[in-house]
Order: sequence, then C-alpha cells, then structure tokens
Amino acid sequence: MTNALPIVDISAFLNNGSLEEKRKTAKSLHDACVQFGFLYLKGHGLSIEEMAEIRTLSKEFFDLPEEEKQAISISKNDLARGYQKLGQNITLYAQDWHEGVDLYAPVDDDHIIKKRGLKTLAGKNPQPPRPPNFSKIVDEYVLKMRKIGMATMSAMAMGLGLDERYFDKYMENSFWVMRLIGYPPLKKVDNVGISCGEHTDYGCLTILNTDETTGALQVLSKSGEWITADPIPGHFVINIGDMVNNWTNDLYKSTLHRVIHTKTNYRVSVPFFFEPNFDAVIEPLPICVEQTGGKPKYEPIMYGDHLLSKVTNNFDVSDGK
Ligand SMILES: O=C(O)CCC(=O)C(=O)O
Ligand SMILES: [Fe+2]
Repeated sequence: MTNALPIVDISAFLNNGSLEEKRKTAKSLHDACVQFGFLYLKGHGLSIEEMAEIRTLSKEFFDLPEEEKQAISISKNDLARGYQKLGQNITLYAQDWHEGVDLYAPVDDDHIIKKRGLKTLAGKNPQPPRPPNFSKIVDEYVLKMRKIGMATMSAMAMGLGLDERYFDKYMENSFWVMRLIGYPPLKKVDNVGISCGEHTDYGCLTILNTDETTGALQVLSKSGEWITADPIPGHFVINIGDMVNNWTNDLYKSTLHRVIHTKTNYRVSVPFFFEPNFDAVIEPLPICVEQTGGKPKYEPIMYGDHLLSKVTNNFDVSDGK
C-alpha cells in the first residue's frame, strides 16, 4: 500500500495569481479529481502550528471527564450538533469506533429547517466552557476553511472549463459541517473491527486535518486496492463528495475511504466539509454530461434534503436523554 495521492498547490487561487498559474493549478486539481477524488493540498496559507491548534483543542475536549462531554451530547440538542460518544456513530449500519463533536453552519429563524418545523439540525452549536476559547478557535478555523474551500471550488470550476466563479452562487452560504474526531486505538477486546467504516462523503469538498498517525486513513483506488493516505505535515487531505460526483456526472468520483487505527496512540482528525448552500439544487453540469456519454446520470437534488437523509441515518440516539 504505497501513498500515491497527488499534491495540488492552491496558492494561485488564494492569492490571485496569474492566469497561467491558475490554469496550471486547475489542471492538476482536475487530474487528481478524475484519477483519485483524493489529493493533498498545499499553498493554503495555514502554518503547521495553525493546523495543530484545532487538533489540540479537540484532544483537550476529549480528555475531559465523560459527564462534561455528555453535557453537549447530540441527544440533548438537535440530534446532530454536539458530542457523540464512542460507538454512537453508525456507517452502513455498523458501529464506528470514535468519539466526536459535530458542528454545523448556524440556522436563523427563516431557515428552511425552521420553516419545516424540523428538530434535526434546528439547534445551536455547543459552546462548552472547557477547553477555554473553544468557540473562538472553532469560528476562526471555519472562516479559514471556507476561504480555502472557495478557492478550491474556483480551481475546480476552471478545471472543468467553467467560469472560475461558477460555483460561488452555490457555495456562498455554505451549509458547512465540521467534525472533531478522536480515535482510540482499536483493540481486540473492544470487538470492533473498524474505526470509521467505508463511505463516501456526502457533500462537496472535505478538507481534512489529521495528526501524524500513519496507516489509519485508507482510500479505495480505481484498481480496487486500499491505499493509505498518510499525513504530510503542513498539507490538508482533500477529497470530493457525492455532490461533486453528481455535478460532474461521475467525471469526478467521490471515493470510498475508511479509517482503521490500530497503532497505540489516540488519533485526532478534524474534517471540515465545505458543502453547498442548504437550498442549492445540484444536477449534472451540461459540460460534464457531454464528456460522460451525453446522458445525465442523476436527478436534480436539493443539497439540504440529501444532507437530512444522511444525518438521520447515521447516528444512534437510542440512549437519548
Ligand atoms: O479521520 C479521518 O481521517 C477521516 C474521517 C472521515 O472520513 C469522515 O469523517 O468523513
Ligand atoms: Fe469521510
């Protein structure tokens, strides 16, 4: 299992580089998305220390006493935002072996979720008193990720032969999701075989920030073998989700991946899911349909509906209090 994923430098899109630089970036992103749907991102502007800060915050939270963590449980909130203990997250009907804090874009009173009278996602992100500055660090990180996400979508638009601003209208009110994830090592006594079961991500772009643990994140290659996506210091791992898959009519595949963490350390990863606006309607782009046999393979879908269908299947809230 070698690490074969490509590296893309996004600086030209973040710093308004020349057209030539942008074209080069767009081409390398395009090739990475067609071949793997997974890549490493550099030139994103965050230092190694800035990347570490959010992981340190996550670890400090997971180190708190269980009842302090349970105080922000998703079951006490809107069944989506907040803490999930070990084994509470479900992928493909199987229990995952990680704990996590899920945070989502805020919803105001006239958001569709509120108008539909839904409970799921209708709450507020938790603001735990400890670790100190939790919400401030999270909010700052979200802003940085949205900027990187927007730049990457611009490069993607150019790589697809569209205006570089094409995706802006679909992404400007991004219904982003962020997860702080802690993975204890898998042990035979726990009787759980996998840390996070194989899945594709359901949105647009995942910007993943992991600690230095190797061998844990694995990506299914086109030839059907699992390749490890080991961290490269100072790089994010980016992968595309189902909505980009639909937009591109399968030209860019959302790639199956999983986590099997058998080393002895406690692993931390922080994926930021840069997602479309809740009400964005995603359907195959004509320019991609042309290149993929001439027939759209997907019906139009509102991103928020797709998200809700996923969120309501993924959590075991049977211990709801
Ligand atoms: O922890 C990781 O490296 C990946 C997590 C993941 O795939 C996810 O949360 O969707
Ligand atoms: Fe994932």
